[in-house]
This record gives sequence, C-alpha cells and structure tokens, in this order.
Amino acid sequence: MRSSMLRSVKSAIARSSSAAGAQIQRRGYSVHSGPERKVAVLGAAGGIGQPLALLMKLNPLVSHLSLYDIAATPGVAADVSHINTRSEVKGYAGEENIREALEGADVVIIPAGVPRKPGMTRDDLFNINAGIVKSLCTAIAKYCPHALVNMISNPVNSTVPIASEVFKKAGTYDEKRLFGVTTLDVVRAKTFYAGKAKAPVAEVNVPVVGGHAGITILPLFSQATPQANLSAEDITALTKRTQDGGTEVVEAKAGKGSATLSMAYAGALFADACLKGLNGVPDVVECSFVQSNVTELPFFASKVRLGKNGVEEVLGLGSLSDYEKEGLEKLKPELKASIEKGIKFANAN
Ligand SMILES: NC(=O)c1ccc[n+]([C@@H]2O[C@H](COP(=O)([O-])OP(=O)(O)OC[C@H]3O[C@@H](n4cnc5c(N)ncnc54)[C@H](O)[C@@H]3O)[C@@H](O)[C@H]2O)c1
Ligand SMILES: O=C(O)C[C@H](O)C(=O)O
Repeated sequence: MRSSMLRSVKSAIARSSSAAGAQIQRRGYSVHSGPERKVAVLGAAGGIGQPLALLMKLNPLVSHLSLYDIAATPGVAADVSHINTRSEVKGYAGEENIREALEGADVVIIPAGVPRKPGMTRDDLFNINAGIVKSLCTAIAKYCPHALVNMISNPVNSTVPIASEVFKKAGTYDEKRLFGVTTLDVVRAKTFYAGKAKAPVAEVNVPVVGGHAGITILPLFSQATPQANLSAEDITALTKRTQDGGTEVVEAKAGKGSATLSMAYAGALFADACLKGLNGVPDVVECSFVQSNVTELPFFASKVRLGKNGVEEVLGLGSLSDYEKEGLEKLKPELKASIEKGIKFANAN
C-alpha cells in the first residue's frame, strides 16, 4: 500500500517536472545545463539590470552570475541568489571590484547608463553613456578580453563603435565578439505584426535590420512569417510603431525611464542565444548590430549566425520590398553619423 503510494507520488513529481521543463522550453530557454558559463551584468542594479539578473538566474546555461554596478548590487545579488536554480550569484559594487566581477566571464551584458526622458532622443544620452561604456569596455579588455559583449546601453548606434575602438586600442578587438542588442526591436516587430496579421505570436518571425534608433530601425515585414496579406498602410503603420516603440514606452512612463521589463526579456533572449552558440548548438540565428559588410556602413544590424566564437556568419538582407529599399537608403546617413560620432569620441578621449 505504502509503496504504491510512493510510486504514484514519484510519478506525479516526474510529470510535474517534465511539465516545468516543457514550460521553460516554451519560454525560449534551453533545458540542458551544458558546460560552466559565467555571465556578468554591468549595471545590474538598474531598471533593466534587476529583471535581467532574475531572467539570467532562471537560465540553466549559466553556472556563475556576476552582478556589477556602482552601488546597490549586494542587495540585488542576495535577493536573486535565493532562487533555487543552477547558477551561483555574486554581487560586486564599485570600480574597485570590477576585476573580480569580470574575470572568467564568457558573456558580458551591459545595461549601464542613463535612460531617456520624454522629449529626448537616444543620442541625447551620448554625453553621459559614452564615458560609462568606454570605462566598462576598458575593464573588459583587461579582465575578460575573450568574452562576448552584449551592448544594451544607448545610443547603441554609437556605443558599439565606441566599444570596438576601446578594444582596438587595447589590442583585444575581435569583431566576432561584439554585439549591439537590437532584440527588443525584433520582439516589438513580432508582437505588433502578430496583432495586425491575427497570427499566433509564438509562430511569428520578423527580421529587423539597420540600427537601434528611430528610422535606423528597419523591420522587414516583407520577410515576416507567417505571411499575411497586409495593406501598404498597415505595413507603414507597423514600421512606424516598431521604430517608435521605445518612445511609446518613454512617454507612457512619463519621466520614470524607458523600457526595462521588455528589454530585460529581450536581453535575456539574446544572451541565451550567445550561450547556445558558445555551447555549439547549431543554427542559432538572431538579429544584432555588429561589424558588417552587408552595406557600406562598418556596423549594421542584420541576422547573425552565432557559434562557438561568437559571430559565425553575418547574413545578408535577402530581398527587400521597394518600401524597405527606400527605408534602407534613408537610414544610412543617420546611422553613419552615429557610428562616426562614437569612433570620434573613443579616439579623442
Ligand atoms: N538596446 C536597447 O534596446 C535598450 C532598451 C532599453 C534601454 N536601453 C538603455 O539601457 C540603459 C539602461 O537603462 P535602465 O532603464 O536600466 O537605466 P537605470 O538608470 O534604471 O539603470 C542603469 C544602471 O546603470 C548603473 N551605472 C551607471 N554607471 C555605471 C557604471 N560606470 N558602471 C556600472 N553601472 C553603472 C546605474 O547605477 C544604474 O543602476 C540606458 O542607456 C537605456 O537607454 C537600451
Ligand atoms: O527608447 C529608449 O530610449 C530605450 C530603448 O532603446 C528602447 O528601444 O526601448
């Protein structure tokens, strides 16, 4: 009697843990734990940093989670560390601790820096965030030069070029290891398209190319799947909404910052893809702002195949509609200027 009860309890536990595994898979996380991987989040006490720390703690691919900020990280780390998942969590506060925070990191995610307020552009953040990114990348070059760097801090169109120049100066630059995180643009494009096309959102795919600010964000709805017969007006409205998605959130938050929760989700998805690539999972493809030959611009967001060394292949744009071709030509001058601004800053300071 007792042993049959024990058997039914055991099978109930097995059923519920496989259901939990299936749920994790549905959320887009891997269920396999894989080799030891250290992930560092710089800016971990912030609006993005905290939920991102939570999501990375839930990721079974992470064995060590390092949470760094100029202050307040011990509290975030203590809190997150109580979650009963694989990774060991450590919090580091202050520049004197950045070495330990970074040493051994496989992936470094950077959401450090100030967010926008209503009426500001991302470029208005340049004066503060450029210096923050430069100092953090100087530390990365010293303490974990082989890590994959996921740059979230805005303006991404300039902070990625800044990082590349810092790494070049330090002699550690590897274009395969530097990524501007544009996943939130893809997440938004998928959500908005699914709504308009009345398609199941989990099945929708939309590549987003270009950069990460206003018209430099170019969603390619002509390549969206599943295909839907949307009118030109619908495509224009969807494009505009994707390009203005960040501003929509900034205005709704009315002075209390920009997207944090959706960004943490997007940042966690992109970091998960980087980890899968490092672990040798085949065919991991995400859009990202990387060094590129896809256009004449030195950096450009497009689909990228991720592998054991970071970028394995930068994929081309595929065929574009006339509307998208026009958008591509329009975005180039702005994106070029933002890239040059970043390079100039890094070399002058
Ligand atoms: N790429 C994207 O799609 C995307 C999306 C949303 C936000 N962002 C950008 O992410 C950045 C952060 O946004 P947030 O809402 O989390 O801001 P926040 O102000 O809430 O948090 C930023 C954190 O960075 C920390 N910080 C500042 N200087 C630092 C330094 N030198 N070293 C380590 N940490 C430092 C702050 O202490 C703070 O905890 C902003 O620049 C924002 O524009 C990018
Ligand atoms: O819009 C912002 O300032 C933050 C971020 O770049 C976003 O797209 O939400």
